[in-house]
Amino acid sequence: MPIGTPLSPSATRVMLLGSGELGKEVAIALQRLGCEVIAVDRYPHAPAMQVAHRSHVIAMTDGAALRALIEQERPALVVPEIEAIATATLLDIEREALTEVIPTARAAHLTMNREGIRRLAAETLGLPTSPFAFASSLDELQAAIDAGIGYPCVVKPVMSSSGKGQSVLRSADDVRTAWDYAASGGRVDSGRVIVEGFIDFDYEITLLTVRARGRDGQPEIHFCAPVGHLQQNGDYIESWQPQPMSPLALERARDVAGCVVDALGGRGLFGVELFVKGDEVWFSEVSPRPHDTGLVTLASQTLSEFELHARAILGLPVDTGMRVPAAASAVIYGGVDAVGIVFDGVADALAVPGADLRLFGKPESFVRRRMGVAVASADDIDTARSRAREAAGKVKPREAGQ
Ligand SMILES: Nc1ncnc2c1ncn2[C@@H]1O[C@H](COP(=O)(O)OP(=O)(O)OP(=O)(O)O)[C@@H](O)[C@H]1O
Ligand SMILES: NCC(=O)N[C@@H]1O[C@H](COP(=O)([O-])[O-])[C@@H](O)[C@H]1O
Ligand SMILES: [Mg+2]
Repeated sequence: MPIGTPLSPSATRVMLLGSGELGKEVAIALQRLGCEVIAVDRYPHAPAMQVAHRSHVIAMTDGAALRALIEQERPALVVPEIEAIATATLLDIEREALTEVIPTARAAHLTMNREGIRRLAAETLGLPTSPFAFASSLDELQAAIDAGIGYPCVVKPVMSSSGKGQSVLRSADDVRTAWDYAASGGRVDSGRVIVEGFIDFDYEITLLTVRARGRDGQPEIHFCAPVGHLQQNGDYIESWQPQPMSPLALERARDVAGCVVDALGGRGLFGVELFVKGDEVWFSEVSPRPHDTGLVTLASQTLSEFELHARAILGLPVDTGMRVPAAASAVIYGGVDAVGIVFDGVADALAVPGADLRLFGKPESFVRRRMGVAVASADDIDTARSRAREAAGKVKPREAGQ
């Protein structure tokens, strides 16, 4: 599509639904390509709002409020940045051709609920996944485990992300606690959980997969080098690229990712999460948008995952190549519950060879809220990881005035 002039009648207006750290980088990438960016989230001064042309604070799970805002702004593209959106409204809006939803309203709808995407992957597409069942009560959960899922297993609210409400169960003693925790941790308390058999993987990856417009106008799939990552309590703490894989495991990973992404359709970058043991590959889940573990691409690739998303959604050519042999990212948590915090040690962090930082600018810190990330490049993965960890460790968040 041609690109207009921001803040003029010809503007190419893009609305981000969700304005966190991932959206902030997408907003910057879109602005560089001359788009007009409208950032939306549930609270003011969210990261992407700080770099957008303008912003709106609404409950994005409120369908009527979402529709009213889209009708008011009339963006060419609506770009979901989180899962917790009134996706039924997006389906209507796309059907009415009011705007285009990235990658598609159906993709946003299917992935906002673990049940939608898991049934598509395992039942419709026949992809390998962990054994799974859904439960709407404590009794149903216990029955599903007894009927074959067994222990250890993992319980997650059907609507949650970043590990919220998720726990690993080792025995029958853990079932009630897991149920209660899931009920308290879901984004929307739907009272429904997925229980998955625990996969004893060697490593896990995010395969960043781009569905872009090819030269002939037909969709084309491009893969980034696999991103390896480490999770703690269901939330990512470190990632690196490239993750070494056997040729067969890589081929299978690409087959699974290509299959899921083609089934979801549309244009954009997807984060396909996979577990790997030897040559065996299991599909876990997919984000139809940039992935947190892909923050590493800010240091590793010619075009970051955010630039790739911006290019793909605008129908522009992509290049998924790396520009350094290896890179890594390490998360910086808030460490304190406070508003308007201060970061010490930034100069020390940036003095680490090959290191860079992103401080997201979130107005409020929580002990386990991701407030920034360190990235680092090197000639090999181990050095990149230790540099990223070292740089992240030098940044010391604290309450202002302390
Ligand atoms: N069935 C499983 N077997 C083994 N480990 C698992 C299983 N399910 C989840 N995990 C572990 O927990 C992590 C988080 O799980 P999952 O990706 O489903 O949660 P999430 O809340 O959607 O996280 P995010 O939104 O950050 O991707 C996985 O990356 C993996 O390390
Ligand atoms: N795993 C999904 C993920 O990383 N999403 C990213 O976190 C933000 C929410 O952060 P918050 O919870 O600190 O507001 C989202 O807006 C998105 O950028
Ligand atoms: Mg995940």
